[in-house]
Amino acid sequence: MGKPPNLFAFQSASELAPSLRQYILEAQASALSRHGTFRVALSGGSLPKTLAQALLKETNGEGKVQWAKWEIFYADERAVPLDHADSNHKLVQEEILDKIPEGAGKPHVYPIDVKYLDDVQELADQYEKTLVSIFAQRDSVKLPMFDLLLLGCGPDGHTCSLFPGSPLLRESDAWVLQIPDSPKPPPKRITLSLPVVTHGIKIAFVATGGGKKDIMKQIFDTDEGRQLPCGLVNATGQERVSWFVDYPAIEGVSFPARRGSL
Ligand SMILES: O=C1O[C@H](COP(=O)(O)O)[C@@H](O)[C@H](O)[C@H]1O
Repeated sequence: MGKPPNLFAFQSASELAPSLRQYILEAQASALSRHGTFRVALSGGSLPKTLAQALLKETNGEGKVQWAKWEIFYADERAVPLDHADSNHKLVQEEILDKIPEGAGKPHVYPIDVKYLDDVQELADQYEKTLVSIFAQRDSVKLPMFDLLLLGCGPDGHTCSLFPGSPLLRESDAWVLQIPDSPKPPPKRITLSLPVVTHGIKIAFVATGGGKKDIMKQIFDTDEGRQLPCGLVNATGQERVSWFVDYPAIEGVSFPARRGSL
């Protein structure tokens, strides 16, 4: 077992944003020096709003978001049209993509192919093919390696659309999985598999608000919580995993947090 995940805590979501920005810019610089693009997987839920605060506010002196070099994928997506209220892509589009300043460059975004909405397995397979076309030269890699995954943590400990107790958590081969019956609506979804998530170079969770404190305590302080999807990412991603949280989200958590800094 390597080092535990990093838990960075801040007074509020807006105080968290500059440190999250710095962390993302460091991941961006390292990816660009390795292969000239920055391959990022994004979650939906509450994450895009906090991410917008980190990415869209220019601060002095610590580098720029090089949007034109970003390749954005979805860590999970709901099987709905891209303009549907439940679509993670729509959320990211409205919170972030539509607000990128003119002249700052546009990322290459990979949404789901809505031709396959009626067949969720096919939707997952097609998204996996998209990943293969980007990450795997001639099928030569076992798993895609995202430069950064930016993830949420649900109040039940789910991340992406990997829910507690799901047999999908045991998947070891497929990169993208279908969920026909998600416990959280909407029921039909696709998600990156756990091995893909934990293979990422860097993995960052963002969890804010008092509504997350019970699950944070479980994930960080209990053996049962370490078996929840977020706990499993912590265990296998080890020191590559960082959490950006606000104080209300870790109220009562014993696991040591670094407060107010990266
Ligand atoms: O359903 C989902 O929920 C999780 C967690 O959302 P949050 O609102 O509690 O932050 C999210 O990360 C995932 O992308 C989404 O599909």
